[in-house]
Amino acid sequence: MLRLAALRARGIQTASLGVHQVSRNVRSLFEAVPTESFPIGRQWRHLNAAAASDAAIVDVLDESVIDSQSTSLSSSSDLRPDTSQLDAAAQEHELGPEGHSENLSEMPSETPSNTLSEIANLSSETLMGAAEKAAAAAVLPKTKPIHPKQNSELELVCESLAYGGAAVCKVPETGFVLMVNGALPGERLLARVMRKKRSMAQAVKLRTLEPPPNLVEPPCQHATDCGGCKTQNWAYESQVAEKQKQVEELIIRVGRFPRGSGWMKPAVPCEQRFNYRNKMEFSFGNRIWTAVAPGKAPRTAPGTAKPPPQRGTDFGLGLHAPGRFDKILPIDECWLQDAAANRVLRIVAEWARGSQAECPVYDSVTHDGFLRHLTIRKGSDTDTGAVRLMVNIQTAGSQPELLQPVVDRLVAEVPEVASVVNNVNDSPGCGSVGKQEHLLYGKPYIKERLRGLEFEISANSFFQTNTNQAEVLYGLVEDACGLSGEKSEVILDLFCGTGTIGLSMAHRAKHVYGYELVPEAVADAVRNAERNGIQNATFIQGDLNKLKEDFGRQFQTPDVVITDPNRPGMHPKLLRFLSECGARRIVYVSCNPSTQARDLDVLCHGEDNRGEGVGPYELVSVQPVDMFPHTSHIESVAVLDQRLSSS
Ligand SMILES: C[S@@+](CC[C@H](N)C(=O)[O-])C[C@H]1O[C@@H](n2cnc3c(N)ncnc32)[C@H](O)[C@@H]1O
Repeated sequence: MLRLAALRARGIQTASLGVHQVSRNVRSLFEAVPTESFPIGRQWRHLNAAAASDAAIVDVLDESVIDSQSTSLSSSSDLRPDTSQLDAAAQEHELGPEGHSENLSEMPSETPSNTLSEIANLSSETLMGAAEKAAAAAVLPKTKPIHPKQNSELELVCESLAYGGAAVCKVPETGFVLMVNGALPGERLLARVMRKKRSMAQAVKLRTLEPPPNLVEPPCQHATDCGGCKTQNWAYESQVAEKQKQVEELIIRVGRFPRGSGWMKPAVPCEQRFNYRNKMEFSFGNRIWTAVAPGKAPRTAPGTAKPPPQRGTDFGLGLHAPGRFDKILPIDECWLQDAAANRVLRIVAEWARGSQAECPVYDSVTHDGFLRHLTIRKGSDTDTGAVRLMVNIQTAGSQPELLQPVVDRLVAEVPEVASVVNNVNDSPGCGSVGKQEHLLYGKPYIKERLRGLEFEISANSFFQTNTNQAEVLYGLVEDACGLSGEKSEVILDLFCGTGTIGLSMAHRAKHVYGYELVPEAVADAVRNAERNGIQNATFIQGDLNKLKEDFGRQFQTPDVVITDPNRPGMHPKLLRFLSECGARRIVYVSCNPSTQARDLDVLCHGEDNRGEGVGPYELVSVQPVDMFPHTSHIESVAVLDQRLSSS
């Protein structure tokens, strides 16, 4: 107590450990709101209103929000909380371990003692109607939340990690939420408030005052600077336990399923903790990011959390600095990829550094230059299991002859290199998919074995990035389907990519129908079926966000549906189709448990009676699967059975 008083006398507020249910809800909202091409139609609004109101649980800390909450949920932008406050975190996630192409993200929140839990226990619907507003008001603080002063320094304790990896800390007197990057649960830290928002703020960690339990020595020298591995310095068991909590809380808070009713299964850890990724994307850059010195806040422009952009003429090949599209953290060894891939990385960096006169790096601000990205994919010799690599150098212009010296070096020095391609991408965006491809060495694909089948992987085709854990995931999905084994059931594999999940089950099914947006992936799926002698699989190209009238007539009535959407989850029309399709089981694989939770709510509680109603399906189980140790990514497999009464 004396210590506390002393700190307060010095103007330092403290935050304590405590309830953290609310914390996940803000993040949930972010995840629940579509960021891609969903129309802003009535149904979509409706579906998101409930998810959005989870953020209202946090927003209620600000009275001014309450009145508008029930009426303002009228467009997707209304449903979006202040995304600006999360820009950095969101961008950081978007950049992920692959630089540009993978996503990650976060959010969160305690209040004073029981007030927070009361607020947290207000369901979303409670905040939607007039009577409910009164109920909410009864437990809400009458005063405006006490925002900590911008630039004030606070002593905080990290309560938990929000889904996405940001540390959730709260001011004890008010429950005001502070999101801090780079802290772990149980850590006591000094932080500076950077950017205030309606009901939360971003803070930057200045220093650790007391380390969290279960710290470990990270093998990677970049572990705490690189946005990819946020928790490499934390015991793996703690990482998995935290991910398990995140999924469970999202299913309870956003999906409105009762706690402790047996549906939550223990998270499946990943056996291989390092070198597990079969694909890494690095970027060339001329603005090098140097980590902030310990104990110093980053150099910031007044009123923002972002350092002002710096121009420079440095050279770097590595990963994007957290939250930065323009700055590169040079990497010469990434512990997530294979040792042979690290040799490729070093050779390409060495060559490029010495070739800046002919092959300057692409400048993401001025859009001048040539070298953009380096993607290294790992497959295997499907007879011997030996590592085979595909090297893809993305450039802004089409001059493949300029790359010949590095191709020659790679082939001579790295025997695992089986293919080198050059993708040309002259668009100003950060995307790494080329419009044109030059084959510089070997074949335009590598191969990989998965679930006993052989797959061809080309430079831009989707393939699960952790092959060994994909074996585990697909095994779980196959078990979850509960096939009779008599080849009597029709499987509908939605968002099928190159068909890997459905094809791996075709030998036990009557017929597999795969549905996918990307034409190249559909072509790969057809080729993969032929290559493996599978004749009972049909792949259909189409947009599952824009269902056509004849959608249900494009395949036989499914007995089992496997759905594996990307992060925004499923469109309301697709959810409606699934609700009415009559499949006895739905296996929902997701890389975003918050949108999964939102969709489960619709399928299990009905479109109109979220949380309370009885929908066409019932939740059997939810099981997190860790595909990406040390990162904030988590995969989750949910199993739904058709309710007997509605069959
Ligand atoms: C998470 S991946 C799953 C791929 C596959 N199930 C697997 O395990 O390899 C999601 C897939 O959904 C596809 N997709 C994204 N949006 C889509 C849409 N609107 N309609 C159909 N497919 C879509 C993507 O191209 C991607 O292949």
